[in-house]
Amino acid sequence: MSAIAEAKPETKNAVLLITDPLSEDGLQPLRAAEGIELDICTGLTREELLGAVKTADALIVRSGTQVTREVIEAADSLKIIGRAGVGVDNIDLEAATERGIIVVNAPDGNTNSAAEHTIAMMTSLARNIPQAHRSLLEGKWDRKAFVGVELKDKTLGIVGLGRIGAEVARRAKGQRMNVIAFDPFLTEERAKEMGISAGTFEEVIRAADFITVHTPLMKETRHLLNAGAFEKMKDGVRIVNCARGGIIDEGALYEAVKAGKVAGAALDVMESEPFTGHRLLELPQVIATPHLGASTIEAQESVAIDVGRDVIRFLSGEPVKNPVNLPSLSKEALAKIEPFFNLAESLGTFLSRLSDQPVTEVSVKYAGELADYDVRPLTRNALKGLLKRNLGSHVNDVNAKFLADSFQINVSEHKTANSKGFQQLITVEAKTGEVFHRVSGTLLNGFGARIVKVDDYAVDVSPEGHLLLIRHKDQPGAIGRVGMLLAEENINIATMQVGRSEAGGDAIMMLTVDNEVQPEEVGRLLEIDDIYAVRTVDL
Ligand SMILES: NC(=O)c1ccc[n+]([C@@H]2O[C@H](COP(=O)([O-])OP(=O)(O)OC[C@H]3O[C@@H](n4cnc5c(N)ncnc54)[C@H](O)[C@@H]3O)[C@@H](O)[C@H]2O)c1
Ligand SMILES: O=C(O)CC[C@@H](O)C(=O)O
Repeated sequence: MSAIAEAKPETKNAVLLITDPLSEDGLQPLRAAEGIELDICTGLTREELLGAVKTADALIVRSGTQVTREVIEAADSLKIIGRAGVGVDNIDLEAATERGIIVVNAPDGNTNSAAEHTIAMMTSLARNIPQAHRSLLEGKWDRKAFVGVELKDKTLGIVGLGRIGAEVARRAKGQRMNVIAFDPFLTEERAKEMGISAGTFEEVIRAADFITVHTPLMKETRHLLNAGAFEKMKDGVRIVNCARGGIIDEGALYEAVKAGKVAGAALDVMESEPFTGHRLLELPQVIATPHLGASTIEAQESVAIDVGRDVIRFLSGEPVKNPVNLPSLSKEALAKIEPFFNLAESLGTFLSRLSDQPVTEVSVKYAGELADYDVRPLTRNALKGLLKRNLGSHVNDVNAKFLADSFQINVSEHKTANSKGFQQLITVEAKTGEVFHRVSGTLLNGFGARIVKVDDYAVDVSPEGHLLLIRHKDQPGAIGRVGMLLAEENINIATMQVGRSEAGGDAIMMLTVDNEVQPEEVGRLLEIDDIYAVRTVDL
């Protein structure tokens, strides 16, 4: 099984540390789950967090906890980090991946709430609602100061038309706004279906009366709205950010509001939070909420349940639904490839025993029906098997590719429909020194997994137990001598396969034996005339 299964707690309860407030209803499935011990401690200082995470097997956070490299490295047994929400910019994904820690999020649960909050912020901005409320509280009855603008017939520019951006678009249309959006994945067809226009980033910011951003915060989106972008916007544009602080350059926004270029801004998020005392809050045209986009009873219950379920799935050895640092697969794709997880890993492990030279290239070939699917998880399993020989249990599905890259192993994946008589075939090939070794395997209907080829020799071996691969010269008596020696060592042969290139040429014996073959026994086998190489593989 994959590393996901290996993570199943065996003797002790898995400790799940929760460091941000989660909905009590959402926590119920976790409280009810067997084998999980909850450790809920919110509002921790950095030092307290470093101490608390040390023994945690799983960690769940919202946006309040910064899961930095330091935190990840302080955790001795952490296997999964769950984010109760969408944005994972508070988690050092690189550090988690390096340590083989899977990160999961809850991407759907707060979409509605964030979209509703965006519309509420845009409407409040258009009608000066927070400013008018404050003025009333100050005992004033000032109607002239708070004349607003209508949303109807205004153009809303949406940057990032993912889950939330698309919901905002639907709602804005309900307000009878014209919507234009930019998203690298937005096609003309989809825009047409949604009754909106698609534009480039520049077209969107030039055309809009209101601009709302809904991208993740990444290198590419940091300061997307900067001084240059503000210059291109309409005079009197209004800006909404209910996505992530950092997408807007706050210094540039401050100047643009002061200069009257931007008529107002509604901000739920800022680059550094909490943002009490921020100078943008001193501007009367700026309204703000303290990161409330996802703060509804419904969203909090939903994200807590979703992330909790994924953590339970993971700790029970099942595939997770919303991985962030692994590709997520459809149910159908997962059902198709999951049965091959073990085989791919075994092929990698087998291959790792065929040479003692460092591996510099790995290629994994998928033939037949498998070629129609996203097979990256299988490639990672093959790499895991291959790297385990030197790196031990430190390698798992999450970090296998990262580790291969860091050892400068060139990994490639190939697909072909031609599976040479098998319904599907996986071949893992590795270059070690100047030599290529390859091993192929398949799943036989009803008969389980089989290794069907080793280098150029056809075999039919179940990839389990103790295997012995002997390369020798094809000549009478070779098989008998090996059999005799193993008998003397009290090693029982369960199965034996032989293959040869040509009569009298190079040949291999593949044996499965009942007990592990020790290095001294390998040494004795190598003393037999015309045996060139003996390899043991324990699967
Ligand atoms: N304020 C809150 O409490 C709150 C709540 C939920 C989500 N969020 C934030 O809202 C944002 C959107 O969440 P979502 O669930 O819609 O995410 P999503 O992944 O569904 O959508 C993000 C979209 O941004 C697009 N994108 C990426 N780079 C882009 C670029 N350079 N220009 C334009 N578009 C780009 C992507 O293609 C994708 O369609 C995230 O930053 C998330 O963290 C905030
Ligand atoms: O934890 C929260 O309340 C905020 C969540 C939100 O920012 C998200 O990205 O999902």
